[in-house]
Amino acid sequence: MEPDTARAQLMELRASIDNIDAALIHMLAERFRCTKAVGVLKARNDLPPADPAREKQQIERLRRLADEANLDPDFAEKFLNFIIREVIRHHEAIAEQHGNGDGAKAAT
Ligand SMILES: C=C(O[C@@H]1C=C(C(=O)O)C=C[C@H]1O)C(=O)O
Repeated sequence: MEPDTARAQLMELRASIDNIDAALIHMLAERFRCTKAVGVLKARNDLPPADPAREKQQIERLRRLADEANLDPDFAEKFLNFIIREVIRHHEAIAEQHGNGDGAKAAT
């Protein structure tokens, strides 16, 4: 392949990667907007920050979707767990702000 052709292909692929990364950031921001609202709802109703049963369902579903999309299910699970850990940290902080941090944590 000519160096100029390779360079042009690389630039085109990188332009798509940049678009995908931007979409990921916007999707994550929207997800965290929703999960923060869930955190407030939980704090107001004395519900625990984490819900392991719900997480189990999500992991099973995302592993299945990843498999169908030719994405490594182990990677999908690690990625989701990474995000969920951050969400739970937010929920604990929101619970603390509502003055029910310890109670909510004890219930998990
Ligand atoms: C958002 C929630 O809170 C936590 C975070 C989750 C998530 O980020 O998907 C899922 C379950 C909970 O551990 C929820 O309960 O729905």
